[in-house]
Amino acid sequence: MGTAAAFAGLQARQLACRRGDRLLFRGVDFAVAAGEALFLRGPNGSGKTSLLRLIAGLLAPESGEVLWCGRDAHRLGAAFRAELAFLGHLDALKPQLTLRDNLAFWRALLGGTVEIEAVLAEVGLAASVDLPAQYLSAGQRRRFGLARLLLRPSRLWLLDEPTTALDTEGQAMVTALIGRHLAAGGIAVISSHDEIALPGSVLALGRGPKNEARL
Ligand SMILES: Nc1ncnc2c1ncn2[C@@H]1O[C@H](COP(=O)(O)OP(=O)(O)OP(=O)(O)O)[C@@H](O)[C@H]1O
Repeated sequence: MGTAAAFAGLQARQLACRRGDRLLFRGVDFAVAAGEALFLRGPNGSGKTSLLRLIAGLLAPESGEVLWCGRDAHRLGAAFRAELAFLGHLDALKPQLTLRDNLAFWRALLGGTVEIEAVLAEVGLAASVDLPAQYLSAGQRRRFGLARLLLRPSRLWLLDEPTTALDTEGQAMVTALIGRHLAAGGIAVISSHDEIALPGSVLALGRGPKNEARL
């Protein structure tokens, strides 16, 4: 008999996370397949960012494991990191450089081949390509962060509050970008206080008894 095919996606098994002396959550289980989204919900401080960082391997779990296509993600190391793109709260912009030069820097670092101006246009920054990054508004900074996601194909998007500071049109743009990523077989784990009009499972943090998360 052959072995069962590995689950083609992202899984968590009995994940627990500690920050300082506080156990933020424990018993987190989920499975997100290709083409699916998982929404992380919960009040401020419930551990949504921590869970995203834990999936990305930027934080070690107290216990439990993250699996990518059936294998321990953190043992996969660079091979797993090559599959993911992380949109965090830091915008990683060099203030004196123009948006074009900032994004070109990231493209060189990530090894992408896309056209910089086309990507900036896609996130609504076409008029600002020559503007030094220090002059960007909060929403424009968020848009730049989204542009970084598009520099190279990544199967797994980890998105921390992707719609923060965005206007209505920007929020619709985020929904469309994520929708396109999912339609192409990508996976997205999204922390958000806003409603994002896409189908997906919801993981509620910080509400269950004894910090146990509910899917
Ligand atoms: N290095 C650290 N040491 C101790 N506690 C920390 C550390 N980093 C974060 N925390 C705490 O962990 C908790 C969870 O933070 P986290 O950012 O994961 O929450 P969140 O659900 O993303 O919140 P928000 O909705 O406000 O973005 C917070 O109480 C935070 O203060």
